[in-house]
Amino acid sequence: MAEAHVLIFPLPLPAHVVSMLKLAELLVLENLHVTFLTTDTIHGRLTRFGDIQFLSKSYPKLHFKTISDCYDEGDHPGFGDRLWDLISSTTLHAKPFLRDILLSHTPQIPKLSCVIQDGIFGSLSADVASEFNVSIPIIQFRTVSACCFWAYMSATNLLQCQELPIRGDEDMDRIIKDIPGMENLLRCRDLPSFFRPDKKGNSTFESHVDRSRQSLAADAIIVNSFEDLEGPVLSQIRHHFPKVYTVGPLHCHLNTRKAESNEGEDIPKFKNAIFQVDRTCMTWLDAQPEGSVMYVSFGSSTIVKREDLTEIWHGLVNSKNRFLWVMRPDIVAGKQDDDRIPAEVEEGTKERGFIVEWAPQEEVLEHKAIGGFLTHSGWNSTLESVVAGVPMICWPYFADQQINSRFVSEVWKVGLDMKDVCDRDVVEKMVNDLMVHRREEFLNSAKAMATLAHKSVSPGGSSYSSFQDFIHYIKSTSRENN
Ligand SMILES: O=c1ccn([C@@H]2O[C@H](COP(=O)(O)OP(=O)(O)O[C@H]3O[C@H](CO)[C@@H](O)[C@H](O)[C@H]3O)[C@@H](O)[C@H]2O)c(=O)[nH]1
Repeated sequence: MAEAHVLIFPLPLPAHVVSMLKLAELLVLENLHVTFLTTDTIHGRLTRFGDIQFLSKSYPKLHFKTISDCYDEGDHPGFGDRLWDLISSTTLHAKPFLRDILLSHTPQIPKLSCVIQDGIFGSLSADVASEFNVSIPIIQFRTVSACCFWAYMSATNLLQCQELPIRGDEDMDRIIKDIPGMENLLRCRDLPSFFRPDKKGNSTFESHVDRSRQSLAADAIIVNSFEDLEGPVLSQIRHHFPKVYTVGPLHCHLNTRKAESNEGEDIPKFKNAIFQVDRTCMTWLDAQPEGSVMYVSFGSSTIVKREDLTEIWHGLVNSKNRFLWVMRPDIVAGKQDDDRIPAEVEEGTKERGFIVEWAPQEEVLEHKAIGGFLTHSGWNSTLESVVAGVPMICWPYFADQQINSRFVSEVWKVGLDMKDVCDRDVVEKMVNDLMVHRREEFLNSAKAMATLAHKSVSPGGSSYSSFQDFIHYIKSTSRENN
């Protein structure tokens, strides 16, 4: 019988690569061959800061392949304006690779059974397959929440009902009525940020909506979420796709599989890191009282204004709570070598704070000293907080973060949403509400959601079963193709 072989192809940005690498690990644990395609820059970082050699050695069926990118590491584009540059340049370099892998196979690695492509590449793999007359399932992986994906999918309808577009002088508290599954839940400000015009009145809204429309041609969709978290939205998405596999939270799914495996002790937990991890914060956390520390991190690519950073800093210090803050060297917009702690917050920071450039976040969130997470509401951070049962304060920056933070506060009720506000008094009040005054309320709902997350990836759980269905689907298509 032919062995299954899957190509996994993420957008070469840290959060996308790391979550799709978790899917790759889950697949090789099922004894599938996986080719993981990324760019030289990302591969270089995974080699330097992660443990990619160890990963390759431990999983002989996991093969890493790279394509070139036209960026120096320091010039690598993140999100914002340059997201579409990154997508275009990666598309250009990926096409010849896709053609070769679709048309050829070596005796050591079986013929490709399917492609799992980051949804942000739209119809890229399908177009290459059709150009070379190759019939193969193309599966799209969505790295964002189901609620964000569904908002993109609903955009055409919202335009028809004249609920969109959002204009420059819009009342951002206007309620959006017509998204099935989330009627009257969202205000304009809760829609994904790409729905908003920028200061010049431009928006990349059409491009994102277009990519979601192109997903409709996919043979299947994989979502990093679980039924108890996003069930009503997932039901809506299922009306539009032949197959929707909800296999998340992926990091929890992977950790659970490794722990349950008979060979558990032989399967190490990999770092998969793209930045230099500073573990000194774990020792600092060990010395803090239970539930006393606010963890602050804005993900891998958020750039904040110096004024906003200062407001958050004052708010944290004034709240008198302990805090652990991830301050990436590139976090501040237009930073001019000003690494000093502002004088007014210096004493409070030294007394109760700890700052690192990059933390082992999954582990930090599971640490008993952590009582809350001030986050930008990136989807991986949100899921990691949900799994750890840690309540959140959300300060969304862009993309899916605006809608994720609305769900955190209004649907799952596991935190507070600071959206579009950055004021030291608000930060102070929210931190104290979350950590002190309403602690029990938030902790109870966060712990209840964490239990559901763990249940979903355990045998019989919804994500566990969906993943098994997915494996069955891949294996059956690889038989048909040979
Ligand atoms: O010190 C740190 C800080 C972060 N992380 C990890 O970095 C990842 C960050 O991912 P995410 O929370 O999704 O944020 P971004 O890096 O900003 O992710 C981008 O990609 C996501 C997936 O598409 C989107 O949800 C976000 O909005 C988008 O900004 C998480 O796994 C964190 O555990 C660390 O390991 N250490």
